[in-house]
Amino acid sequence: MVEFDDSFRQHLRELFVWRRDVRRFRSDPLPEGAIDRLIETACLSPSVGLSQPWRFVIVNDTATRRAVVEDFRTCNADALSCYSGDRAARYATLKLSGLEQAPGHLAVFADKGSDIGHGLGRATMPETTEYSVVAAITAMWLAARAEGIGLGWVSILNPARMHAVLDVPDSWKFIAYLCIGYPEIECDRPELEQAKWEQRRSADAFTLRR
Ligand SMILES: Cc1cc2c(cc1C)N(C[C@H](O)[C@H](O)[C@H](O)COP(=O)(O)O)c1[nH]c(=O)[nH]c(=O)c1N2
Repeated sequence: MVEFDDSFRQHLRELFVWRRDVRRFRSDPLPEGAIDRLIETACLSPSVGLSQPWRFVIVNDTATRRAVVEDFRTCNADALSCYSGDRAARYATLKLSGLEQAPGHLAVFADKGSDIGHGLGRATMPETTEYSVVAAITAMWLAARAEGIGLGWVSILNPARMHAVLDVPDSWKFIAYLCIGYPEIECDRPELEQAKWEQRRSADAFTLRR
């Protein structure tokens, strides 16, 4: 049996505190096999009915990456136009992806058409397929930080465009585009908090007791 002691728990807590969404990457390449290793860890995650619906696309092709950057620019400009006044001015200053610097690009999809798991747990909540993929991304996020590697989730993208650009099966639903690389800085506070976009609230703010 494996036991985890207090010292491990303390370190684990530090891992949660120091995990960040990273948008500013150093140019150093990732070690050989780093992304494959992160994917292997992600595959240990829980999934509804053991359906393992996560699908990963490692994006190395320059033209494909360029198409993703272009789509981000379009979607980010659209997003900016939805704000006005001070909020728009503040949005315009935010750095919301490290697509152009990150040495690693990884797209993540949920396979809605797979029979793996035989539908267990999904009859009343088909969205548990997507939830399972998000659980895997979270595991990868933490595993990356444990290796000193930063991960940034980019959702300011058009899912249909991602589908076309990455040429994946119709049954795959776009979940995330991840930038992976060594962070320029380490911080224990979210960048959006530092930029005064939003602040973290205590757990009490989100907890009901019945
Ligand atoms: C589903 C989803 C989607 C996105 C994000 C996260 C998640 C969970 N985040 C990162 C997000 O802004 C960040 O997690 C919070 O600001 C909290 O910061 P830390 O992750 O604690 O550093 C994010 N960040 C960003 O700069 N561009 C983006 O498109 C997105 N999209």
